[in-house]
Amino acid sequence: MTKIAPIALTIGEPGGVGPELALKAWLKRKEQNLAPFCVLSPITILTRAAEQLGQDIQIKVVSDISETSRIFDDALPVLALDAGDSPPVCGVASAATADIVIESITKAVKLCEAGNASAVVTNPIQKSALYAAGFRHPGHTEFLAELAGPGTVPVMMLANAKLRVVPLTIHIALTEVPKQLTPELIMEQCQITAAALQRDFGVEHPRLALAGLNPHAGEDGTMGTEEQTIMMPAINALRAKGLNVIGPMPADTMFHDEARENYDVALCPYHDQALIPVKTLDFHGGVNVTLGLPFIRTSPDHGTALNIAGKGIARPDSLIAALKMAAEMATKRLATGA
Ligand SMILES: NC(=O)C1=CN([C@@H]2O[C@H](COP(=O)(O)OP(=O)(O)OC[C@H]3O[C@@H](n4cnc5c(N)ncnc54)[C@H](O)[C@@H]3O)[C@@H](O)[C@H]2O)C=CC1
Ligand SMILES: NCC(=O)COP(=O)(O)O
Repeated sequence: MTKIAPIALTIGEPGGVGPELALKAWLKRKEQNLAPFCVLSPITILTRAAEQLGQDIQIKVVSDISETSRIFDDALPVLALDAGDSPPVCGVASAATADIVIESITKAVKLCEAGNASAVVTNPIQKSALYAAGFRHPGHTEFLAELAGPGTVPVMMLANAKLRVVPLTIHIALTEVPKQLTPELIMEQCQITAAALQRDFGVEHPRLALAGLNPHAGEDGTMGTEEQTIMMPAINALRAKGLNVIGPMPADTMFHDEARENYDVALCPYHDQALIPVKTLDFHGGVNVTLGLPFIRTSPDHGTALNIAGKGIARPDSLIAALKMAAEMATKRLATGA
């Protein structure tokens, strides 16, 4: 069987749990049967994290990501960055390391675009630290879409074994949500999601469930009218295109065990409506995957966890799930030519 190219793993916020998770995932490479990955980072960040973990971990700088597969069994491959070393303080996010964080992401994307990496897997970034350094994207999702080029519409999907969710709006204030929720936005996000479920997740006939914005999905317009004026027109237009969409559904009753059997993905008007159920059902098994990009990108569902960084107690499960999902997507695309 043809093997996929190595996965490019970004370092994320150096003061957060990313470096520790990269090491812990590599330590579990055999037990978890992980596809080879290479970390894009100054090596010192990883050697210091290994010292903190008290583990004798072989870390090897590679000059080209193609060396990854050859050494992965014996050492954690690291591709150095142009950004110089700027020692992070564990548990403290700093604008001083923003150049490392950003170069790690941009380099990973370039490797994918050149066909030298099969996927980008990102460690969590501390958004506020990057904003302080002048980064003007709300998060990875929007930044990756810009790197991918004009016309790219990214869709954030979080998935674990129990639930898939898409927040239709992402990192915006709640007051902005009704203003940004339009039939066009809903239709675009639903269509990209349905196509991705077919292409990458083996869901031949995706069933989409749209959560209402208001309590009780508006209770026939008595508790808000967006369901009638914005959501129903989008649903009708999507159905006319042949998509299987149900809703708008009262959001409080669509996530219990029996309700989740009725759909393959829930699309929700705002961030917390989507992310609370998925993180509550399985925090450590969750993966954040960006749909609609010309390359594969996954990430753990959690953040930088500054409160536990450097303590050796961060769980690598979600990063491992992200690495596995990326490898599965890449393998499927390679096999099917999709
Ligand atoms: N993909 C990304 O880059 C993401 C970045 N973030 C960023 O992370 C920062 C912190 O966000 P928070 O809301 O505090 O969420 P968080 O996920 O970093 O932490 C929430 C709680 O979960 C715990 N936790 C997180 N990951 C863990 C792990 N691997 N093992 C054990 N416990 C873990 C933390 O210790 C904390 O108690 C923010 O700047 C946020 O924007 C948040 C989500 C995703
Ligand atoms: N709450 C999800 C999150 O913050 C992930 O954002 P992104 O950095 O993957 O865009």
